[in-house]
Amino acid sequence: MTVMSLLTVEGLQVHFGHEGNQVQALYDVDLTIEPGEIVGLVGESGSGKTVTSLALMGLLDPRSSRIEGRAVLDGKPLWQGKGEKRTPRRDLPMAMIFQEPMTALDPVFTVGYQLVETLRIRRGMGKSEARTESLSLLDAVGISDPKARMKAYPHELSGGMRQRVMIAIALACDPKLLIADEPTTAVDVTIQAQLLDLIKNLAKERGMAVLFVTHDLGVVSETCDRMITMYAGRIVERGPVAEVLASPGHPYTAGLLAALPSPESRGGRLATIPGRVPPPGLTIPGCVFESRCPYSQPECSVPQALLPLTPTREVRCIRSNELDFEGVAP
Ligand SMILES: Nc1ncnc2c1ncn2[C@@H]1O[C@H](COP(=O)(O)OP(=O)(O)OP(=O)(O)O)[C@@H](O)[C@H]1O
Repeated sequence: MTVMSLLTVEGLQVHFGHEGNQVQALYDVDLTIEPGEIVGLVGESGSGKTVTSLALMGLLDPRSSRIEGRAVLDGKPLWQGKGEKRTPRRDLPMAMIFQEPMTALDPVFTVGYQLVETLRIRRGMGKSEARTESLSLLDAVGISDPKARMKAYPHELSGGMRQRVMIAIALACDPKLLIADEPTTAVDVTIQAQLLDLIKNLAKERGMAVLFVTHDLGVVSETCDRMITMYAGRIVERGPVAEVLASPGHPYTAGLLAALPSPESRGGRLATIPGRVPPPGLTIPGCVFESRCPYSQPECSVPQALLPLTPTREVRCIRSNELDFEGVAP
């Protein structure tokens, strides 16, 4: 018997713009997420992480974007209809949290109103049941005195508290999959550590899977079970976090890892990967990382496939077997 993954995505492609002036932002992205698993989606700015998460959430405008491929959550397709008629399903057990909580919170309504409404719409609860559940959700995300906080407007809360409220609203949808797009990037390190712990614990307690979008490998190492590295709209490496970080298989993952601040480098200059992510739409005949790769050879000028490196790891680099990158201990 094959056990079905919670999320299966096959051949996801996203184009922006209109006929004659289209750019491709995602190329054949395949991924699966198992129930309760925390998967990190990593890469520099512009690598396609946000487009992937917005496509999955059905938040890309069908008038200016074209999606191809198949995505199924809990046995149901993520979107219906084709072309401009594409609509996301609203009844799926998934929710998203963002870097900026005010993206998700409405400034003119109290925290309590927003929670209660979400529970009524998404879970069909009556007013009093929704109120009780709202209090328990605020408690679950570590907000003290939930009764008083129900009456607060978002601007009356601290940044960290707003993040917690946004997480409570996401949980109100009872998600089996939470998409977290850089939720801790804009907060200081203490709050970041608290929020990462909270997300990890909630995932564990609820058996909720998380797709954790971040450019920060430190966050991935703290939080995720598995990681997927994206570059120029393609997956270039994936595997268990401990394995990938101990010995990265793709020169790009190795470059991101070398750019990670270590206790020794703190205060000093950080290593960076020279060059930048190619703009979407640029036709790249060979390996997408070739122009920035210090290890490129003539054989890299042909397209590279995502191939197994170990039984649990896949890498899009023809040289991954011969290269030996320095990793970090988990
Ligand atoms: N609506 C859009 N129209 C045209 N191009 C877009 C649109 N949204 C994203 N892109 C392009 O798609 C590429 C991938 O962007 P994406 O936001 O997914 O990157 P990212 O890895 O999430 O980076 P960041 O961390 O900065 O959000 C970028 O080059 C971006 O300019």
